Amino acid sequence: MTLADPQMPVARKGPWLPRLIASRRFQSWAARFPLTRRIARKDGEKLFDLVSGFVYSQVLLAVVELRLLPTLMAGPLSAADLAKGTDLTADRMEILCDAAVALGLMTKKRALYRPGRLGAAMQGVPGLEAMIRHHGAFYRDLEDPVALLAQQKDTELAQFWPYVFGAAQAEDSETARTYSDLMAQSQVLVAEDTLARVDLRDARTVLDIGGGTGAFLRAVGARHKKPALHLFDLAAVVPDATAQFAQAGLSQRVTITPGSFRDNPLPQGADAISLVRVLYDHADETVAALLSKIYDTLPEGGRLIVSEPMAGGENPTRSGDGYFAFYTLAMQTGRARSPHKIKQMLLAAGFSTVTDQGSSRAFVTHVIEARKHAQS
Ligand SMILES: C[S@@+](CC[C@H](N)C(=O)[O-])C[C@H]1O[C@@H](n2cnc3c(N)ncnc32)[C@H](O)[C@@H]1O
Repeated sequence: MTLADPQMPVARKGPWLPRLIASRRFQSWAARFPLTRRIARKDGEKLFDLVSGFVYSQVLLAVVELRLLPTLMAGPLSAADLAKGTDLTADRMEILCDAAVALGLMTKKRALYRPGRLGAAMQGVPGLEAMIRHHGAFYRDLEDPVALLAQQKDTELAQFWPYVFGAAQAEDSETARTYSDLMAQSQVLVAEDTLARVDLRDARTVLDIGGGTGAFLRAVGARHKKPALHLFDLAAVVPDATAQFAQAGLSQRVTITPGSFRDNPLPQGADAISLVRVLYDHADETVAALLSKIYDTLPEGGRLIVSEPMAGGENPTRSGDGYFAFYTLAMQTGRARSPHKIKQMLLAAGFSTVTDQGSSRAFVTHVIEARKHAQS
């Protein structure tokens, strides 16, 4: 059924403010009236950004694919210089670079381009370029957003993240490596923001479930001397984790257990367990089962840290609801959940104290800590 469908209920009379704003006459008046002129212009610009956002993203992709920003970090260049060694004419390169200037990725002075503030910042964000590149699959999945919402299409992202359908799908270690690399690069920021909000210095053993190649545990190890580190992830992922712990000189402190939290028992003995960007990959039933398995595994007083980008619930957010909710939709099994929803699930699993530790950058992660206390 579409909005124009005759089966839709007869139009109701909506609230007065949206009806007023939607009226052409009001819009012309608001664009001229001194007190509303600025708001009207800003809203017009915001609307245009929504309409054209997909083009901006593709400009960004072209800039990344042609490696223009790293090239410009070494010094200013003209469009003709940047075009050398690419398939683009100087003219076409100028079109791309001017768009990049308009988007804040570059600056332009006397026909020479330099990295802009955003372009320079991008160079220091681990994993950002890899993330932009892998968006090709997501972009194609979003081509028909209504079909995606109606779950009427197979998605490419589901193929990109094979483990979401179970451990058996992730047996190929080459595939596992592709997604683990992408995760590991971006996990540096997630670990930084998570450890800014929870204090693990007194933990005896931190067990990271679905810990990938171990970037979070390495960050814990680098920050705190005391805790022993334990990583649990699918068998296809752990060979890379072993190598990376060895490289970081942490082999002595880490135990790595291959396995699936769906089918295998969880390793015992940890007083702190972390789930970093794990829950949003999975359906509610899988998450509920995992949380109660973790509850049973923890000793009295033990704690669970959940860290991942979250939806806004009553107050939807651009990153949580505008991006991650659709990303997980395209993965076909998970969903972005609000802190409130996760809290409810933790309470249902038996945890007695659940604390929302908040977020430094909502698009990076949001942290919730839950404690298992003795039953009274
Ligand atoms: C989105 S990645 C997050 C990895 C890492 N925690 C991070 O933030 O970079 C999800 C991880 O969960 C692991 N995973 C998925 N299903 C699993 C299962 N059934 N048992 C154990 N690990 C699983 C994946 O192999 C992957 O490493």
